[in-house]
Amino acid sequence: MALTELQERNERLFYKLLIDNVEELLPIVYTPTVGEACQKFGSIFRRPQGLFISLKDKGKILDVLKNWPERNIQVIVVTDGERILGLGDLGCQGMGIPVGKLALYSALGGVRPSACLPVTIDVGTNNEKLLNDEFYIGLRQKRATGQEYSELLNEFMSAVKQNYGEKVLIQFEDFANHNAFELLAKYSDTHLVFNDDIQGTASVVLAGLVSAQKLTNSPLAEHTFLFLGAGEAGTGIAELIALYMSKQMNASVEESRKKIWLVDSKGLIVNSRKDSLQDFKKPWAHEHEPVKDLLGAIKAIKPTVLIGSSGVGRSFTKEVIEAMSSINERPLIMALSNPTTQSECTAEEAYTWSKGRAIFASGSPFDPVEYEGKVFVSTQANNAYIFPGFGLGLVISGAIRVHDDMLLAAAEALAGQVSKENYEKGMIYPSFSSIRKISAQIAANVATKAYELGLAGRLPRPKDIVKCAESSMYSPTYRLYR
Ligand SMILES: NC(=O)C1=CN([C@@H]2O[C@H](COP(=O)(O)OP(=O)(O)OC[C@H]3O[C@@H](n4cnc5c(N)ncnc54)[C@H](OP(=O)(O)O)[C@@H]3O)[C@@H](O)[C@H]2O)C=CC1
Ligand SMILES: CC(=O)C(=O)O
Ligand SMILES: [Mg+2]
Repeated sequence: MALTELQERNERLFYKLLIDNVEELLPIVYTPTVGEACQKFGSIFRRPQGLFISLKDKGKILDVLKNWPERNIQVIVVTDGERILGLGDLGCQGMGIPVGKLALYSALGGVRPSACLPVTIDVGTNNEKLLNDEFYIGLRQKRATGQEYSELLNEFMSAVKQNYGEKVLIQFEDFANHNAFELLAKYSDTHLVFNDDIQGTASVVLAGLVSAQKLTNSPLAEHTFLFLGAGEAGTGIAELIALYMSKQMNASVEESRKKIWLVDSKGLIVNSRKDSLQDFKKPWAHEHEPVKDLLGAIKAIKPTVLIGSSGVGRSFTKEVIEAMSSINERPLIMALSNPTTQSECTAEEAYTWSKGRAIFASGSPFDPVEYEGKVFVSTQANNAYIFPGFGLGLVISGAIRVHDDMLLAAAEALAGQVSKENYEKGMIYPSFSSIRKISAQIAANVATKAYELGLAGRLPRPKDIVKCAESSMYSPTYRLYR
């Protein structure tokens, strides 16, 4: 609340504070505190931030957009609030997420604050507690679905393009998976769209896996991956790993997928379940007898990498971590779910139960852990490493579409920033304290890919793209007038 007040009172000072103290303040502006802020949004609400577009604005969304005071928008982060972190449907109160993500776009990625537009689409909520809460700020009705929902979203997407042009980046954030995959597929050929939960998360996890090769001493292609959670994050990551491995090995994506297994709420995803699976799970239905739980799946599949993307807190039990440690000398464990309460395990649990052998990263931050006299520093496997630099890369190249190769390029840039000192502490990501330098590298790789693919609209191509990225970054300093 204090930071929000500061952001409104003196935006430049807010960004100066955030940039200079990023490791301390990230857990407040972002996960886990932003989750709590969304849960309590109605009762801590002071002044509106961002743009709310509700079902009642149908037919006049373009006019609503025109009410926003800034004309030159480069990045929009939009949610409908249905899957806020691992906290479920928070309706309109999900606005904290676009606001928080865009604060990181400016602080971590250097996109000008005035060029950022947070949007929440209010189609109602199915959260009974909120519907009965006198302080709830959104529409008091059940979520609109089907045609009513898609028509509103379609009007929004058309209005954005009409008002801001083709080069505005629309980042979908925290939509429920039954809409997220469809929206991404529907608009990826006509708009500059990016789904952070599917694509940004995939890129950051791939970067961690590439970087971890230095600690496991085995190439990615030799690993076997098991996911707990087969939704946006899980299948998005799985698909990018398969794409990366297929390029490395000169093999087909189908072949690479065979090394990747996923468990959902009904157990291991196997062929005999195929007919009842949602489309995005179908590529992962491999031939295997049914297995009903995670522990059983670990014993059957013998993974080297375990990734939590379930939103279910403490689901990596002692037995799970011990099973991973009995199979692997250095089990690679990522507990991606946010906020901290939903993390599949804590850093302390991962290091203690694996007897200090786990390579661990988590979506929300954990303090360093001391185990048997040694200090283990875990890092955050969070899309916050990727999306600010990724977006900057699209902006500086004037890209008009997002391509999977850009996600690979971003992952490679991030993995390349991990230092010897980081590895010595057990980290598989660089420290957030150098995030602006990292973002410039990511932006340069993404922009370079955009030029290579013929998707860049800003010509001629700059000679030194890293320098171009660095010099384009917003910096909260006061100009010297003499
Ligand atoms: N670290 C990061 O950068 C990111 C982290 N996340 C986090 O990942 C989590 C999931 O997000 P997302 O993928 O979008 O969510 P989804 O709702 O799309 O997917 C959740 C998946 O978890 C499965 N699941 C739920 N409960 C259980 C259970 N008890 N046992 C096994 N599987 C279960 C669901 O199964 P079923 O399909 O059967 O319902 C589903 O496959 C969230 O907590 C989110 O915060 C997300 C994006 C980025
Ligand atoms: C980090 C993020 O995007 C999520 O948890 O949804
Ligand atoms: Mg998200």
